[in-house]
Amino acid sequence: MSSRHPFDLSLTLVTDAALCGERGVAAVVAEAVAGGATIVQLRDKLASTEQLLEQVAELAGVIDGRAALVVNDRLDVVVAARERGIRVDGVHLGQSDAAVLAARDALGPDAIVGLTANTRAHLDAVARLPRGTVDYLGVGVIRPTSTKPDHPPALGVDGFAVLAAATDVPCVAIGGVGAADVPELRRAGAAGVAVVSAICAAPDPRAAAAEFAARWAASAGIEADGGSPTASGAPRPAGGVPRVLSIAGSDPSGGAGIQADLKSIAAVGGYGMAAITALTAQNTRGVRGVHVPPATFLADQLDTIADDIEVDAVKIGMLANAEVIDTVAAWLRRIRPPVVVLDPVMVATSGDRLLDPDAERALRDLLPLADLVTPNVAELAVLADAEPATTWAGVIAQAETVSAGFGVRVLAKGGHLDGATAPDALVDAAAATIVEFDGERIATTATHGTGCSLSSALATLRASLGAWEPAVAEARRWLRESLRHGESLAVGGGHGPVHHFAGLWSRGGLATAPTPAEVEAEWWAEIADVRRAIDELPFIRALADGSLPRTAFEEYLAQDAHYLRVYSRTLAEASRLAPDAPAQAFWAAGAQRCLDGELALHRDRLHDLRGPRDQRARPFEPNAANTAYLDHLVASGSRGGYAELIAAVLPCYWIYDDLGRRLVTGGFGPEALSPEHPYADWLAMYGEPAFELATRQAIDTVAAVASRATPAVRARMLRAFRRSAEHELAFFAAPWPADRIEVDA
Ligand SMILES: Cc1ncc(COP(=O)(O)OP(=O)(O)O)c(N)n1
Ligand SMILES: Cc1ncsc1CCOP(=O)(O)O
Ligand SMILES: [Mg+2]
Repeated sequence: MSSRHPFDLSLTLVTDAALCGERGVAAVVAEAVAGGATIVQLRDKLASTEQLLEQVAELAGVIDGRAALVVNDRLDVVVAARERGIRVDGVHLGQSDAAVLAARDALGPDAIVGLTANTRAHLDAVARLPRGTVDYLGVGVIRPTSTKPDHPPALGVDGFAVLAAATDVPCVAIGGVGAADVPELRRAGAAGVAVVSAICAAPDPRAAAAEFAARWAASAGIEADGGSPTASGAPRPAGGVPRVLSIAGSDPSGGAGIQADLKSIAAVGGYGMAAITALTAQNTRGVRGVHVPPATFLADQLDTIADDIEVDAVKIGMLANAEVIDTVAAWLRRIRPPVVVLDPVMVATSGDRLLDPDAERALRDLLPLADLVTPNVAELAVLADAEPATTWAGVIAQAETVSAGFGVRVLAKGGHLDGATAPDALVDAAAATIVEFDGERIATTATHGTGCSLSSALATLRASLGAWEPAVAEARRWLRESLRHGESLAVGGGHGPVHHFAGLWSRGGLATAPTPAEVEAEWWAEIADVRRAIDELPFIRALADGSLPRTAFEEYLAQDAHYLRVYSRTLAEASRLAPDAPAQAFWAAGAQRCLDGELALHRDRLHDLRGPRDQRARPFEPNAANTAYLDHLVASGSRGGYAELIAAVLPCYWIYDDLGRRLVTGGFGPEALSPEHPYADWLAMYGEPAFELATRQAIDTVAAVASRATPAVRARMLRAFRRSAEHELAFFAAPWPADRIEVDA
């Protein structure tokens, strides 16, 4: 605030005769000043000059120096009032009202001269004025308000903060401001707030003003920081845990709707409440039915909450029809919660429109009442009146159109586009800003309720962090962690829910199941020493450079043929034990492949190498390593069932695939690629794409089971897997006696 003036800008009451009603403007002003209003701005667009002069005289008497008195628009009235000896402190002028230079000239250096500013160009113009011309800027609207139907696009608190930071003239926030906004506006750099309806229309104007004043005083000292840290390190709002209301539909399967919202709000540190707009009958595979209770009952739920509880943030989800939407809109206009996030649920994943044309129209009217909308690609296209965007640039362009058209901030979401990344962007046409957030796409089927969860987490985090950018960054971090662990919950056979508490549980010491990707990485690392030892075996080195003696290779193939015959049976057993048809089919196909492809090739090669007579002459004996390995496979199935059996069969896929590919592609040196290599065609079999694909499926199948298993079962699976890897090492070592290794039974 300018040090020239002793004026306190913290709470301006802007008068409105209609809202003051029968009580009269003077009575409301008297109460408001008693409650703590520091400036009274007489604003009456309908009064004549004479009527305004009478009102100025009356208000000056009522205020009696306990607050400053200014007049809206009418410099001439202020000059005339002063000529009559009435104490009036200054004028508030808009961009199209009298010039501020003229006002300063007419009223002198000690008067208050306020000016409306809501764009960068306005600030630039103020900066060109002589210093001290303007005492404060009225910056708004913070959110849409019916009190001033011709208001400019809403800035939101963030837009206000951007402007306030760009000028050294004190900024007063105006437009749709309620008492609950005070801390965050003060944190955003406000020198004060200016309100009409929140005081003029209040049943008790003194109490209303007192609440503003108390909140202003309570938030002293928070201007520069981001809120006090909580024990866990995350900032929390000045008022403590944010109370967040979800207005949405019910999903009895718990992954979406209010159930997801309540979990999300709790997971990111809020107190969740829910007013139910509709009941659905759904699971992870789809929606079977919707029941919409009367909108009057929704109104009852909303009013009952607001009558008792201060709502710090609202998340709006499924709104079934136009009546429900109008009910929510009317409630928002009356209560004016400080944070409103609207997830415009309009288009199903299938592409079907969920709202009838009337409801879509009503939803468009709701948009300007929100601080942030979070449409998916299809919903964004409906709001932008365009075809769904297919590129990220297209999504951003549509988000700009929607943001400008509806005067609302948009979170553009790239999750439904194709591509390796899943970007989001905060698009604010009023502030002319686009903030992008990027990150790898998370491969998971657990995507049910992602939009609900993100929007409710955003509402909560916006209330506690005080600004959108950090709220989006933190909500994304949390959601990505929840997505990564969703499959471990094993809920439903369709698209399962995200694991809302994954981060919380692991930080709190509760066992959180690893994701399949984590299982894969952990298990591969677990056998790193065995893999290294296999690479260093003289047998493998000689196989790679083609110097392996024929007798050793022959012995190896004979052992391998026997191994594969029994291995095929263990895969058939895995197929028998498999819990679902895809897994059953996969293991059965593996068993078949062993017999048809690999066994046949080995028989042919053995035939080539030895000749049929030779083969008959030398009866086959499985070596000790082979027998031990096969015993382990059979025992794993009979002792540990499906989970342990598939863990035990995995190294045969994985190690051969890795080794085969490196042998073929020269991973062991250029000799491996030589056309003269005596075993080239045999090696090529393990480098084939079909084998690579089968290996990928085997890893995914086993990792998914391990990720969902209890910790004890997962540990047994890992033991069986490691033991098989050790048997692989012994198996490779066996053909050359010098290499032989024994594995404990
Ligand atoms: C404190 C404060 N800020 C802004 C305004 C709006 O003034 P203006 O833009 O001239 O619009 P009208 O109020 O005249 O319609 C204000 N009155 N007070
Ligand atoms: C006069 C004015 N100028 C910008 S918004 C506004 C009215 C604010 O009224 P309310 O506090 O009821 O939203
Ligand atoms: Mg004006």
